[in-house]
Amino acid sequence: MADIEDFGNIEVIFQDEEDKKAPRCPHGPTILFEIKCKGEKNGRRFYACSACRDRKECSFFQWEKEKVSEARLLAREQQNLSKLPPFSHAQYCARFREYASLPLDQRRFCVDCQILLLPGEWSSHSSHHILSDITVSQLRRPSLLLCPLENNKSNAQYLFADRSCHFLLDVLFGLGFRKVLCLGTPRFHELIKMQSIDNKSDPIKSLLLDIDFRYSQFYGQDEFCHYNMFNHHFFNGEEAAKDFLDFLTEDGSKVVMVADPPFGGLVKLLGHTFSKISEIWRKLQGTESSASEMPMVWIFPYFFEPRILNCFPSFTMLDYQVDYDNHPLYKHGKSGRKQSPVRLFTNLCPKDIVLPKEEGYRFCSICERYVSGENKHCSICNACTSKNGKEWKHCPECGKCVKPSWLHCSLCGHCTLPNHQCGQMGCYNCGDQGHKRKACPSKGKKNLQQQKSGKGAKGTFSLDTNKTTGKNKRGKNAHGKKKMVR
Ligand SMILES: C[S@@+](CC[C@H](N)C(=O)[O-])C[C@H]1O[C@@H](n2cnc3c(N)ncnc32)[C@H](O)[C@@H]1O
Ligand SMILES: [Zn+2]
Ligand SMILES: [Zn+2]
Ligand SMILES: [Zn+2]
Ligand SMILES: [Zn+2]
Ligand SMILES: [Zn+2]
Ligand SMILES: [Zn+2]
Repeated sequence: MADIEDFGNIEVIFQDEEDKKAPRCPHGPTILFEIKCKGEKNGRRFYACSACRDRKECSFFQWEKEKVSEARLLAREQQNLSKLPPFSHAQYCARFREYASLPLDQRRFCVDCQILLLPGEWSSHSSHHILSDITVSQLRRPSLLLCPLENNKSNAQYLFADRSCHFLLDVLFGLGFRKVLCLGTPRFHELIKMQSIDNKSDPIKSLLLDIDFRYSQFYGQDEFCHYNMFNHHFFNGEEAAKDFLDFLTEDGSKVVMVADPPFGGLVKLLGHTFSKISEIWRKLQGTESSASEMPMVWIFPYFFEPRILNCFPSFTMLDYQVDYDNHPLYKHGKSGRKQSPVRLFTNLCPKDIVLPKEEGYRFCSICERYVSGENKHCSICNACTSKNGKEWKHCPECGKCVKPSWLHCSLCGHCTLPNHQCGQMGCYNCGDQGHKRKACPSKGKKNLQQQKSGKGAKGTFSLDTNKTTGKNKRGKNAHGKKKMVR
């Protein structure tokens, strides 16, 4: 049975075995989407890229039943090949060995091309910006050498601040994990590897899975796989998939998965991948193990809580605020830390994850978890209810705790911002005040017309369909926050 997620206008269709037969874009098998049109029982289905939310980055589009000519298939194949990294991972490893054996004054890095240069290549980069005398410690910290791909909407490479990176490592080490599967966490992977050099007697192993192939230059095939987390695709095929399985099985030590995906990515696709990994892990445990889910930490903004819990009911959202170095909104500033909306979602036992007292977190013995200092326990809800770290207040009419700045509006029938246009919020989709988006008669129609006119899938509509980040007419997301993309 197909599993369908409703994103408003567009839904994702999972078909499992059939998914393997989906046409491929440069980012691996594409995803089947369905667009619904009013009055039609069945929507129209099409394939589009799993990884790129911006059609400019990957313009793949094909109707489900569309006949594709041999010539177009060939052109597509060539296009996919042309997007492959310039070297294979094995070649990158051989280059690295040669590079590391060079004397310091011959170790150069091309900033423009983001590549470690061998002496024979210097002349072709002579007009480029070059860094020289690359030290061993620089080679151990590729996340500092490479420039983060933060402007690229699909990569959204925001790197952990040291504070958050060390906190995470200390917690997981303390809980006895000696293997970490790092999904989209290059800086965390790097920290684990560095600490293992310092702590040879009790090291932690780490395998990084990330779409940023530049990391192949620095890590062996047992340390890094070029990977797409939206469709669980290994770019290096069977060989890399085997390295991943070997990592999960080797030496029998406790493994945890830590994922920090770009948060414009579709939650349902990520949940599907993480479940798949967990299932692979479970099967590898053998029959003796009663554990049913792999230990996981999914790092994502708090306002995705309902959808993450929908994918993983066993997860808890922790109050810990994750900071990033290169994100202007979420890092420690001169004037103190701006509150980061990014949290840890995990199936680890919340009471075991001790949040730092010096940052104001405290233990709530009723909820049996650490919470932020201002998150007060509400005796009516019987929980520490704040999501954003500020003190929330209980509204008897709504029967739940709400943000302190909200007021109960009897006309709207719930708590909301005091300066909202009462009763005039109308429909997200068309602005009409007579109905809400769910009942919108033009839901889906606009997009389909755009596609028919040839603008649709290639340019106009976006698969940036996480409702909470989707911009509405007021330039705000569904939570009244300014849209945040990372
Ligand atoms: C928000 S950053 C997280 C980095 C992490 N905070 C760290 O410091 O290690 C997102 C990461 O996911 C990677 N990424 C983006 N899209 C991906 C995809 N489709 N598959 C796998 N990794 C992806 C990016 O290259 C980036 O490293
Ligand atoms: Zn693609
Ligand atoms: Zn260059
Ligand atoms: Zn509590
Ligand atoms: Zn309450
Ligand atoms: Zn209320
Ligand atoms: Zn109102």
